[in-house]
This record gives sequence, structure tokens and C-alpha cells, in this order.
Amino acid sequence: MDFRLEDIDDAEVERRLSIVEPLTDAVRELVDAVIRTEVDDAELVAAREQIEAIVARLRAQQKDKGYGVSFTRDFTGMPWGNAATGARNAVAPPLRIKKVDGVTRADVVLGAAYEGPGGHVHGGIAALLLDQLVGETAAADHMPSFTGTLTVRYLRPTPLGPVTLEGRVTGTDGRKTFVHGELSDADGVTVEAEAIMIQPKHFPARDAIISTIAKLENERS
Ligand SMILES: CCCCCCCC/C=C\CCCCCCCC(=O)SCCNC(=O)CCNC(=O)[C@H](O)C(C)(C)COP(=O)(O)OP(=O)(O)OC[C@H]1O[C@@H](n2cnc3c(N)ncnc32)[C@H](O)[C@@H]1OP(=O)(O)O
Repeated sequence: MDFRLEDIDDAEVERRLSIVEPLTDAVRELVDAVIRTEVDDAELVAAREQIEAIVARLRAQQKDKGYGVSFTRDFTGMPWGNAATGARNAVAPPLRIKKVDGVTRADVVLGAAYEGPGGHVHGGIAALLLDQLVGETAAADHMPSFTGTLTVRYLRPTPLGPVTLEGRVTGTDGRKTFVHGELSDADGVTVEAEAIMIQPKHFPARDAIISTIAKLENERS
């Protein structure tokens, strides 16, 4: 698992976000436009050539694989490649989850890129969003839990458009946390999930990050 520590403060995180978020939003617009455009074939070919030029420009300097997860020295996470939430990932709607009094909540609009049954949200997308939700619901004090088992029940089709997600912990047992999650449209719950989240026995990345932070703090004092 790829965790990195970057010795930067929150102002620098915000500065970087102010550059990459509008870029990612523009790519989301592109994805939506490609799905819904009705321009003629010549326009499609011309557009493709321009997009290929942009891809070549971005490929000038690339990471070897995924973005990985970086943390600042204050443990601000930068999971910017995350498929559900990533600030650099145009595939992510993106989900922005807030936790208040232990209950997690997110409001998001699912457009044409998330279609499964005509006009409705793909079941895999619902499961993706619920997986992220239950992950963040179970996470505590810099300690992530991994999804052990996720059971998803589709109650009725979810129309494309605005949806709400809500999650809460229903119990714990040793390293296991049980989480209930729901995806709703304006008329109520469309998909519900039960998850068994597990704090892994071995998580060397966390220990490595904590010792690197301690070292940085020593160097500064
Ligand atoms: C560095 C600092 C970090 C800071 C972080 C800041 C906060 C972060 C904030 C927010 C993060 C949100 C991120 C959300 C992302 C979305 C969530 C995902 O998609 S996760 C990816 C999909 N999941 C996997 O890839 C798991 C793959 N599986 C594994 O890694 C292991 O199998 C794991 C961890 C699930 C269990 O491994 P073991 O070795 O720790 O487990 P054992 O010790 O054998 O079992 C412990 C207990 O759990 C049960 N158990 C084990 N596996 C289970 C399973 N699959 N389902 C249900 N129960 C299971 C066992 O029966 C046992 O229970 P008994 O204590 O005996 O009662």
C-alpha cells in the first residue's frame, strides 16, 4: 500500500487543491460532454485530436502507477487519486463526506457518467459510494478500517440526479466495526448497505508514517 509523507502545511494543501480541482472538474465536464454530445462525426474527430494533444502534454511528467495516499505532517490526508473522493480523479463524482456526531453524510449529484439502467445509477457506482462511506464512517484517529464484507441491498432504482448518503456505526467487536449505510433520493432510501470493517492486524505503513513524523519533529526542535 502506497502511503507517503509530505512535509507541507495546510495552506500548501489548499494552494495545490486550488490548482488541481478546477482541472479535474474540467475533465468531468469533458466526460459528460462526450457522453451527451450530438455534434457531427467531423467534430468528434477534431475534438479527439485536441484531447490527444492535451493527454500528451500531461504525460510529459508522470508517476509510475497510481497517485497513492500522501499525508501532511499534521495527518491531513491527500488521497487525491481515490475513485470515490479523489481531487485529481475525474472518475470520482466526487464524494465529499462530513462526519457530525459520528454520523457521516454526503450530498452528491450523479450525472450521465454514472448510468446503469437507462436514466438510473449503476449498481456498482452505488456500491462504490457506499464502500467509501462505510470506510470513512468506521475510520477513527488516523486508523483506517478496510472493508471486510459489504452487503448491498438495492431496494429500488436510483434516478440519476442529486442523492444523499448517510452512514453510522451500529456496533464494534474487537478490531471489527459494523456500519450501516444508505443511499437516498428525494423520495427516500434506494440502496442500503451493511458492512463489516476491520482494522488490519498488520499495518506497517501507519507505523512508518508515525515514526517519520516523530523524526521530522525532532529535526525541527
Ligand atoms: C497511515 C495512517 C492512515 C491514516 C488514515 C486516516 C483516516 C482515513 C480516513 C478514511 C479512509 C477511508 C478509506 C475508505 C476506502 C473504502 C474502503 C475500502 O474499499 S477498503 C478496500 C477493500 N478491502 C480490502 O481490500 C480488504 C482486503 N482484506 C484484508 O486486508 C484483510 O483480509 C482484512 C484487513 C480485512 C482482515 O485481515 P486481518 O488479518 O486483520 O484479519 P483477522 O485477524 O484474520 O480477523 C480479524 C477479525 O475479522 C474477521 N474477518 C476477517 N476477514 C473478514 C472479512 N473479509 N469479512 C468479515 N469478517 C472478517 C475475522 O473473522 C476476525 O473476527 P474475530 O475476531 O475472530 O471475531
